[in-house]
Amino acid sequence: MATTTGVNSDLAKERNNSTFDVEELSNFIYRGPEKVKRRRYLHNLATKDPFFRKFKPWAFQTREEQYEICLQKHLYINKKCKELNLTEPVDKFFYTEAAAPHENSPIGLHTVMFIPTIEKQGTEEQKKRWLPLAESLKMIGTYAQTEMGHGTFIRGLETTATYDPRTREFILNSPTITSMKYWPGNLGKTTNHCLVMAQLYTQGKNCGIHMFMVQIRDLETHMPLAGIEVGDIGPKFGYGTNDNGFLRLSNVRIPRENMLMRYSKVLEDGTYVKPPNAKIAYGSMVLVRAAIVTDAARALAQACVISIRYSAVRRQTEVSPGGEEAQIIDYQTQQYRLFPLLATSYAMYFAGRFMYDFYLKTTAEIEGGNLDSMPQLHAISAGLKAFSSWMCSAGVETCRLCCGGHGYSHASGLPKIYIDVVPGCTYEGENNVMMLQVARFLMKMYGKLQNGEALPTFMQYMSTDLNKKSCMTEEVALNCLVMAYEHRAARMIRDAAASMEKLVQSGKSPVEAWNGSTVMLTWAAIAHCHAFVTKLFVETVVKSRMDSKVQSALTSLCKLYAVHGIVENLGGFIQDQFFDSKQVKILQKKLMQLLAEIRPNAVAFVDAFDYPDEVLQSCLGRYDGQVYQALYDYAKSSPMNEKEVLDSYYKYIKPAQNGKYQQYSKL
Ligand SMILES: CCCCCCCCCCCCCCCCCCCCCC(=O)SCCNC(=O)CCNC(=O)[C@H](O)C(C)(C)COP(=O)(O)OP(=O)(O)OC[C@H]1O[C@@H](n2cnc3c(N)ncnc32)[C@H](O)[C@@H]1OP(=O)(O)O
Ligand SMILES: Cc1cc2nc3c(=O)[nH]c(=O)nc-3n(C[C@H](O)[C@H](O)[C@H](O)COP(=O)(O)OP(=O)(O)OC[C@H]3O[C@@H](n4cnc5c(N)ncnc54)[C@H](O)[C@@H]3O)c2cc1C
Repeated sequence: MATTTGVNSDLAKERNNSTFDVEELSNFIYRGPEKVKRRRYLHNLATKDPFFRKFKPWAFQTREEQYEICLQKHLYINKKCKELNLTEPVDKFFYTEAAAPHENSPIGLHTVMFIPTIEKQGTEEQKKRWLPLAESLKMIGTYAQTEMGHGTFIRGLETTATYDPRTREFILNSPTITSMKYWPGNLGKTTNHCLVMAQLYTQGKNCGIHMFMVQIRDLETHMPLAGIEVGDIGPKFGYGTNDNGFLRLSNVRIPRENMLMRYSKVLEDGTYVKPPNAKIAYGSMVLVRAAIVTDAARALAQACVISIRYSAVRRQTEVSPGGEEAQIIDYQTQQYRLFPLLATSYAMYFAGRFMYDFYLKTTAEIEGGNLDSMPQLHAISAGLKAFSSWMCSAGVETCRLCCGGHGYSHASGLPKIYIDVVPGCTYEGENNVMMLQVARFLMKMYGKLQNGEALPTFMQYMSTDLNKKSCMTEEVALNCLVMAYEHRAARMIRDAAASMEKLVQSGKSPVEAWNGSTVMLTWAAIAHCHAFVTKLFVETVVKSRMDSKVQSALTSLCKLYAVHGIVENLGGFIQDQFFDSKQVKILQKKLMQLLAEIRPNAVAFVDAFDYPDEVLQSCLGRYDGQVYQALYDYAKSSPMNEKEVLDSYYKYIKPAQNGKYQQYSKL
């Protein structure tokens, strides 16, 4: 019988039975005790601030309220960050995730893309002119790239910016319906400026897509300016807090100085000066792709906290007649669905950590004028963005299903997490398209390999001998697991290249050969990302310094990640008899052993993520496990229960019971 106060006894037992100190693992995840302390401090600042608690819960808000409440919260966050002098992106991120969890900011694009684009693509003069205005919110902007007709193929954008040397202005136009900007976040009602991606025309020539600063609303009245038609695109699958917008431009004139000119330039007479690399203008997308990896990991981690704690508390079905009902976490099928996701959330966290460091290092090089690593940064960020958002979105949905009926309620907190994470598969580059960008890079690397040229370190596995068989023994060593992933990826890369070559030999053009091989290319790219993430996880647990008990537990989790990935994708690993049937049996058996090994530590693993209840906002994922009382309280708080008898009873049910349906015929 569950108690209704204190910590639920099952959950308390779980915490007593774990083999390691949770605090030690938190220290490892967040890079040291000082950082854990800082993160807790920032979470506390937000969760203890009465301002954030004065609003009704998100799930009970209308769309208009979601927008308005979220706007208030984020303007307050902005003010507090300044007051508290929180300048580091990571600090702001922790404060914000606790202040408005999974409620996407109506000024988010201003922070995540508008300001960084000015910083990275603007000249010194432009930065001086715009950044103080943007920092003080006099200028609120967004990143307006996607159009109704084109999101993926950005070279096909139709918005035009034509230079007029007589007035030294650009004239911006949306010449067709499909050319209107459509989807940019915060564009509909919030922003007064935007960075518009448009085809540049000067001296009669098209010079490709470039960024232009366009004021769209009056700074005093907030009314749209002449030549501007702008609005909200309406309700979506989620993102109700965001006014994703549309924008039509008709002969809007802006000064020459409003083109972002750090790299490309248009001189006063209209002469065009090329950038050192045409793709340098894609930099803001790379930044957000890099950030999405941690964002996706965080979503899955929170979903695991909720579903694993709940699985420890929830009891269902007597295992033997008349016996005690089992904790659902003890069902092997439940473990098989949840524990690999727990392992995935750790894998993605470490991938996100790597991505953050790699992004900072590479962009510093780019800023210093060395563009050599741009292709690698593009391939790694596109691949990890796609791989993490796919895995984590699907994982959150599985976590929800693992909570049974209660998972379907907003009380679980899981739907909110899902609708926040899943657009990450689409925005900032649709995932299949991103994987094909990775494949393009892999094919280039394959060409280099064929020519005997040197490969970047993370691609060196491609030179592996594909005739070699797996070294896997009963021990299931980590290095044999990594080798398996690298073998599969190397073979799939070779197979995709061979498919293209065959098509070319049969008379197809290189483009047709590419199009005829994109499924195989995507397989190769996914296998590459899977190998990359697995190796990173293995290296993290093997090479990092940490408490020995934590290391031992984390090694099991890492092994589970790798073994599960193989068992679930067996075809790709046995197609060339890399594993024989005996080895497959070893892996399947190991998988079951690992589930049992991780079982006593499952709750400790999720506790280590250290998310306060206020961040999880879940009746099922509460630290104290008092889920039933919380569900009851949640139900009682539903606005539907404010009146015992709703007006609709008198208006519709009662007349229907009396056989009076006239009101329907009046419609
Ligand atoms: C650091 C971490 C910090 C963490 C700390 C905490 C921070 C807190 C943060 C908080 C969390 C935030 C998360 C949630 C918020 C999100 C809000 C929602 C935002 C949503 C906003 C949007 O949604 S905004 C629109 C995005 N819209 C796209 O994303 C279009 C996709 N479409 C393309 O991106 C191009 O269309 C596509 C396909 C490349 C083809 O481009 P294309 O046609 O021009 O090029 P081709 O394919 O012909 O390729 C020709 C050669 O260019 C090379 N190349 C291409 N791109 C390159 C590149 N970027 N860099 C280098 N090289 C590149 C390629 O590799 C080829 O190289 P090569 O020739 O050598 O093979
Ligand atoms: C919540 C949200 C917020 C957004 N915020 C912004 C924003 O702030 N600013 C902004 O500019 N944009 C924004 N976007 C737009 C977003 O960036 C685009 O929707 C995204 O880049 C995908 O482009 P698309 O919609 O044109 O998809 P499409 O390209 O039309 O995709 C449809 C299908 O076609 C396939 N496909 C397309 N091209 C290829 C190809 N070459 N090869 C193989 N398959 C292909 C895709 O894989 C997909 O399955 C946002 C979108 C969402 C959902």
